[in-house]
Formats: sequence, structure tokens, C-alpha cells
Amino acid sequence: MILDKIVTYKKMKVKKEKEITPINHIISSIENCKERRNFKRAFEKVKGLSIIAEIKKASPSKGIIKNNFNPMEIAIAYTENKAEAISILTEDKFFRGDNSYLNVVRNVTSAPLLRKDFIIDPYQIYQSKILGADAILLIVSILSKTQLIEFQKIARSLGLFCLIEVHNRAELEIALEADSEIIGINNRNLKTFKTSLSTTENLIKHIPKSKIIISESGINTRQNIKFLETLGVNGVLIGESFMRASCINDKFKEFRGE
Ligand SMILES: O=C(O)c1ccccc1NCC(=O)[C@H](O)[C@H](O)COP(=O)(O)O
Repeated sequence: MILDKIVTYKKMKVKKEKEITPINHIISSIENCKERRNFKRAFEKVKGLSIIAEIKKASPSKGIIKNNFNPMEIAIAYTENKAEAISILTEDKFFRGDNSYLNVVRNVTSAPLLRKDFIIDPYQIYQSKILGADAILLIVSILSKTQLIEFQKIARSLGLFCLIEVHNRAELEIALEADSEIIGINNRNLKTFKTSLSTTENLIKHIPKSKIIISESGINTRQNIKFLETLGVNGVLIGESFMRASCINDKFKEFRGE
């Protein structure tokens, strides 16, 4: 499965990163980090769904999505359209992301930033902090429950929020047992790459109302947004639709029904 390939590569990559910048160097520079932005507050909207707009050059399922890719310009367009948060794919091999994008984007927006990567080692959590993230993604399917609890604890100690991603009921139970507060339901089946909003429809019934719920992947139309709103999600994470849009402003208007 694709996640196994990504995790194998990630382990090798993190090993190299640790050799170049040891963890004690990272920890000692954390006190110089800029103030965090409140990722959770992005979902406390009174009306309509919050949008986490993603900066995504490529993906394992689609290859290159955007050719003339300029993360700074995309972030400016997201900010002009008042995206409640911005997600930045930093994974380099499969998504053509880069760690440097976080800082580039941070300088042109005041929106809270989610680092979208494949976190399998505490090193990456400390690294996310100094790179300029306000929140990190933790994917339940690539972590043990013990790791999930430990990683959330480290993130909280650094003032980072966590978006906990689940694909099915078993993963959701782990997220709830780990007391995760922001839960992302990923609509993409990672075996077939097909997306279906019925994943959100099926899982949301089992999530207490006190949690913040984000629906991720395969959200392309106003109809999709309206449907997810009826289900009671708090926010949506959208990448490819924005990347393929000829005009990002128009795409926001369409999603918001303006
Ligand atoms: O996008 C993929 O093909 C993919 C494959 C394997 C693991 C993760 C993948 N995507 C990460 C994401 O979760 C999406 O980038 C995000 O939810 C936005 O999805 P979309 O709006 O469909 O681009």
C-alpha cells in the first residue's frame, strides 16, 4: 500500500535529517519560534463550514497537479479569500512539497498553518515547530496508540495543535481513546485512491459532538460542501480543487455559495 512506501521513505529521510540537524539543536532553537496561531479557533465559525485550503503540488494518486506552482502566490490568494487555515504539504518525494514552504507561507498570511506530512518520529514534531507550523497532522494508520498519545503530548507541550486523521471505525476508536480533540475523516481509500464522502457520513455518527470534525479529500463542489454541512462537520480540507481552479477567488465563491 502507498502508505507503507511513504513511511519507508520517511524513516530514511528523518534519519538523514537527524544527522544534519540533531534534535538538541532543534530543541534549543524552539524558544526563538514566533507566537503560535490558534488552529482550533479556525473552526469556531458561527455560520458555514471553515475551509482549510491546501497547498499541494502533486500526489501519489494524480502525479503533478499544478505545474506553475508558487506556494507564496497560492497562500496570498487563500488569505485574500479568508481561508480559515492553510495546509501545506511538506513531503518531498510523493507530494513534491518542501519544509521551507511553511516559513514562506507564514510570512504572507496570518492564517494558522497545518503541516501536512507523515509523522512517525517525535523529531518531526519538534522540527514542525521550528519550521513555522501551528498544527500537525497525525495519521492513526501509521502510528500505534501509544505513539499517538505520546505524539499528542509532545505537540501540546510545544503549543502545536493536532489534526488526527482516521479512515475507518477502528482508527476512529483509537483516536477517541487517545482523547483527540480535532478529528479529520479522510474520504480517500488509500488502496484504490477513490474518494467518497460516505466515509464521513458513516463515521461522523460515532463521534461525540464535543469534538471538532474535519472532512478531508475529494471535496470538489458546492453540493459536496452543502452535504457535509448537513452531516454536522465543522470544517473541510480541500487541496486538488483549488490547485486545478483557473481562478482561486471564483472557487472560494463557488464553495461558499456566493
Ligand atoms: O492525495 C493523495 O493522493 C494521497 C495519497 C496518499 C496519502 C495521502 C494523500 N493525500 C493527502 C490528503 O489527505 C489530501 O491532500 C487532502 O485531504 C486534500 O485532498 P484533495 O482535496 O482531494 O486534494
